[in-house]
Amino acid sequence: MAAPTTSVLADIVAGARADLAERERALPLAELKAQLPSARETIDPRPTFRADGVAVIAEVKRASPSRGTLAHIPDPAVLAERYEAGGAAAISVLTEGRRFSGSLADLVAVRRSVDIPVLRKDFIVTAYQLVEARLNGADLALLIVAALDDCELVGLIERARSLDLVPLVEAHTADEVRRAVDAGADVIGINNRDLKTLEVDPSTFHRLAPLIPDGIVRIAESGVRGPHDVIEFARAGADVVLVGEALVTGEDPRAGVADLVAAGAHPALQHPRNP
Ligand SMILES: O=C(O)c1ccccc1NCC(=O)[C@H](O)[C@H](O)COP(=O)(O)O
Repeated sequence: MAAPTTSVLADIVAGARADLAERERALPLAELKAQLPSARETIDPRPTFRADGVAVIAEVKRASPSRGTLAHIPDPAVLAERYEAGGAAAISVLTEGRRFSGSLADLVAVRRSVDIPVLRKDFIVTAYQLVEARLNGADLALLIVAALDDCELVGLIERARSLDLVPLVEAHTADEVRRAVDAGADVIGINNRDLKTLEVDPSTFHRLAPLIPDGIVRIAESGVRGPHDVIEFARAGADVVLVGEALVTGEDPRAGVADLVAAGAHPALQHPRNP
């Protein structure tokens, strides 16, 4: 049984499950799996995430429950190319349709346009969605601890890896960080946004990052508005920042990413793990 969820997250997960049921009716899991390629074709983002400096994951985000419509993105491939030109380490693509106006078609378009890893950012609660992620070009898949019980979390981490996907396991509380670590995650995102209330509090990352053992990639998600935030998250131990709204609403996505990458690469920023 799934862990109890409330409010916004519960609504989004319920919507995702309804859409999923429709897709599964049209194409059952066994038939979807039959389309999987035999050879490994994904790109492992972890070496880049662990390299010096703070890596930037730039997000294709059209809309959100907290902000409504954010940006008109006629061609996500063009946006992703600009992010890559600015130095992004990976692209996050929101594929949820009801609240974020995303789609698997966006994922496919982005995959075709860039050579860097691509994250399927969605509300993944079944293996079916992981197979879809793999088939549509993702290298990473988001797993939100608050939407899963321990058994589901461990099972989906294992299933993701068996599909050559890197699971990005997202937490928002100390208990969720502990559950992510116990489940064997090696890439953990701390979302500064509470998915039950939608409030963003950057101190969340500062508070929870020390609970993530060394060797696990630490990603600060949500609430990065500019270079200053990258520096603050780097000082708190971030290897990576994941940025959506500030980039899609900014004037120039390439320059926006480049400014964040430059802030994260500043020589004065010594990583607390490698002083
Ligand atoms: O963005 C939302 O309003 C939201 C609401 C409910 C669940 C998830 C939500 N966003 C997904 C994300 O985590 C962000 O898109 C991502 O971290 C980037 O955040 P930001 O840079 O603040 O746009």
